[in-house]
Order: sequence, then C-alpha cells, then structure tokens
Amino acid sequence: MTPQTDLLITNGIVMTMDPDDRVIQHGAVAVSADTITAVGPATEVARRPARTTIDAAGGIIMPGLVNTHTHAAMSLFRGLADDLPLMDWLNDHIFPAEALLDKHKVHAGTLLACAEMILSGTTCFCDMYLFEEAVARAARAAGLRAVVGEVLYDFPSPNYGTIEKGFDYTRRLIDAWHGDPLITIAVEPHSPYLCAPELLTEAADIAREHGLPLVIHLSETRREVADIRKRYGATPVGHLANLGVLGDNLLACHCVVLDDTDMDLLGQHDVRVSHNPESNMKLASGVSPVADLLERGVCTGLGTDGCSSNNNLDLFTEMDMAAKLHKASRLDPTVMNAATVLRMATIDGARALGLDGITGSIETGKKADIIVVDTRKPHLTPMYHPASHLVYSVGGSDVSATVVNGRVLMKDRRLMHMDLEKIMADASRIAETIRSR
Ligand SMILES: CSC[C@H]1O[C@@H](n2cnc3c(O)ncnc32)[C@H](O)[C@@H]1O
Ligand SMILES: [Zn+2]
Repeated sequence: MTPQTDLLITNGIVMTMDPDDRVIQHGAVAVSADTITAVGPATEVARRPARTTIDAAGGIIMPGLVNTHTHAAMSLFRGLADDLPLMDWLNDHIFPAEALLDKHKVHAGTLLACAEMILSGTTCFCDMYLFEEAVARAARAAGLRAVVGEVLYDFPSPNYGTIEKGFDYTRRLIDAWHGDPLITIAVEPHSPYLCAPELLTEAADIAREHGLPLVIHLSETRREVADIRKRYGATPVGHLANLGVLGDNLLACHCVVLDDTDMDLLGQHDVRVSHNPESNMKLASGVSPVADLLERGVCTGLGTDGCSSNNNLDLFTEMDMAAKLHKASRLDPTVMNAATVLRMATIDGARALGLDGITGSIETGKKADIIVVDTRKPHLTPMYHPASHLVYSVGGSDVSATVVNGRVLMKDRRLMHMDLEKIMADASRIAETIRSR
C-alpha cells in the first residue's frame, strides 16, 4: 500500500545526485514522515494527495548541502580578527575569546549558525568545538542533522579541564545521543600539533570501539608540517599512519600541505577529506591538492570551517570558490568541474561523514533532506545547465525552502521554528562581553 504523503515538493527540476546522476526536468518528490517515498515526473508523483505541498515554481529541487567542517559557534567571532595567519589568529585572538565561552554562549552561537545554514540550504553539518552537548542541543532544536564532537587537546579545556575528563565527556556524549535521529557523535582530536600521540591513539580507539567518525585538522599549514617533522620525524599524515590512526572513519580537515606519499596513504587507507577552500585562502594556508586526491579516489567533501575564517557558512559560495581556485592554481579550466563540486557539497560530503545511507541524495528510502532553489531571478535567467548555476551563480539567499528529516525548517525565506530576532539579539549581547574584554 502507498503510504500517506505528508509533504510533496513539486514542479521543479529534480537534481537527484543519485548514482545515475538522474535529473528529472519536471519532477516531484513525495515524503512520508521523515522518508522520501517517491521521486519522479510530477505527472506521476504529484498525483497523490499530500498534507503539505511546496511548489518549486520551475526552480531546482535538490539534496540539502552537507558542510563537512564547521565550528558553528564561531559565528560569535565573525569579523573579530581578520587578515592574519592561522597561528597568530588563533593564539592572539581566537583562543583568548574562546576562554570567555560557556555552554550558554556556545548554544546561542550555534543557534545563530544554524539559522544561517538553514537559510542558505545546508541541512547537515559536522562540528568540532567546546561544549558540544550545547551544540547538539542547538542543532536538534533547530532541526538540523549534525555530526558533533568535543574538541580534544593536550592543554586544559575551558569545558572539561584535563584530557582524561575530555575522554569522559566524549563517552557521555556517545551514550546520551545514541540512536538520535539527527545527531551523530564523533571523536575529535584537534590536530597532531595540539595532541600527543597517546591522545590520538586513544581517540582512535574510542571511535573504532563505537563505530563513530574520527575528525581532525590535518596538514593545514607548512608550519604544522615543519613542526610535526621536527617532533616526530614524519609528515602529519605519516605520523598518523605510524600511530595506526588512518582509516575509513577518519575525516581529515584541510589537507593543504601534502606530498605524493601522504596522498597515497590517504587513498590506501580510504581516509575522507574535508576541503575548506575559503578558510585556506583567508588564512593564506595554501591550496589543497584536491584534484590529485580525487584522482586517487579519495572521498572529499566541502566545508566552510568556522565562519570567522571564511566569513560565512554559505556552501554555495564555497562551491564557487572551490571550482575556481583549483582552475587558477593549476592553470587548467577543466579541473573541478561543476558536477564534481556539486557532488562534493552533497553526496560525497555525506559519504565523508558516513551518512550517505541516509542523506546527500534524493532517493526513495533516504531521509528527506531537501532544498528548493528559486531560479526566477535575473542572475539565474536563462538556465542552460542547472549544475552550472548551482556552482557558479546561485547564492545561499536563492534557497526558498529547506527540509530536514521531512520537516520544513524554512519556506519563502522564513524560518518556521526559530525566533530569529531573539537569536540575533542574544548573539549581539554576547558580542558586547567579547568586545569589552
Ligand atoms: C575548540 S574546537 C576547534 C578549535 O580549533 C580552532 N580553529 C578554528 N579554525 C581552525 C583552523 O582552521 N585550524 C585550526 N584550528 C582552528 C577553533 O578556534 C577552536 O579553538
Ligand atoms: Zn577548523
């Protein structure tokens, strides 16, 4: 028996991002509860009665975007310190500001980030920060899908104190959020330069024991590579290989400074990579050799990083930058074509997080994480190739509807379940304490 259709999204070009890359010109998607139940021509799918209908008005219906690397609550620090290299930016500005954080501020900053993500078409994000219990609660309240993990490092954390307590905190997160429909817990050591070898191996053991993602900043700058080589006689990737930490549950964020051996290792161990081009450009970290990683079959998703090194959470502009940056750096306009970049922001991002069984494409049986892009705009008219527009011309503000797990979170640019005025007022109040520090 056909289940009752709770939500019908119809009258648009459906970019399924499924294994056949199906594009349905005049298509529709039916949703029952949290699950996609039909995808096809509107003449067939839209025939069934639905409780709620979203008319895509000839625009694009596509999977929600997947942000594989964020520090969501850093929305509170947007524009606080710009135009600096990574270490000066972190040590002189960001770490002192983060010392003022508590779980309430992180909750408020994450809600602000969730509002920005929903309004710009992101339906799933992977977060590393402090007070991640508050991040998980904020993501759940906002209705977004999220992979969250408490940052682990050698020095005392403003949240949990010593690293032993950090592991306890992570274990509590794992227990508390087990089976949640939206939230997946990850184990998240910051980086090889802030984590001792014992911390890294223990983190990897916990992730393996629970079948969870392990998330780390890796090989972000030349300075990191020099530092790790000096301390351990290996590149950061080689160091993790020596420790037995590389594996298909590892999400390595940035991966800017890699040699051929590093890239071979990442490929051989099926490590997943989060590519963060705008953050890498802004902090002048360099250009990740993504085209070489893709040639080796390395699954690579796209991430914004925290929006204070970006300075936004808009994955549409991130796609545009990713496509163009590599063309410029390799003097080759054929690399990172629109189709490749679109996959990175959707299905490959989901695969990088181990969530491709439930999100990242529009397929029957997957969770309904779907967005609608309104193309009735001067900058989107005419439209020859939807993928081209999505990567090179669409901005986050062209998203007209966002659905996560079958729930409509935004429609006609209005957040359905969030008090945006209050969220912005709370963030502005917190900014006053940061300003007066
Ligand atoms: C406490 S969670 C993460 C920690 O990392 C800091 N951070 C933000 N962006 C970056 C980056 O690009 N590389 C390394 N560390 C980064 C953030 O401010 C937090 O302190
Ligand atoms: Zn980061």
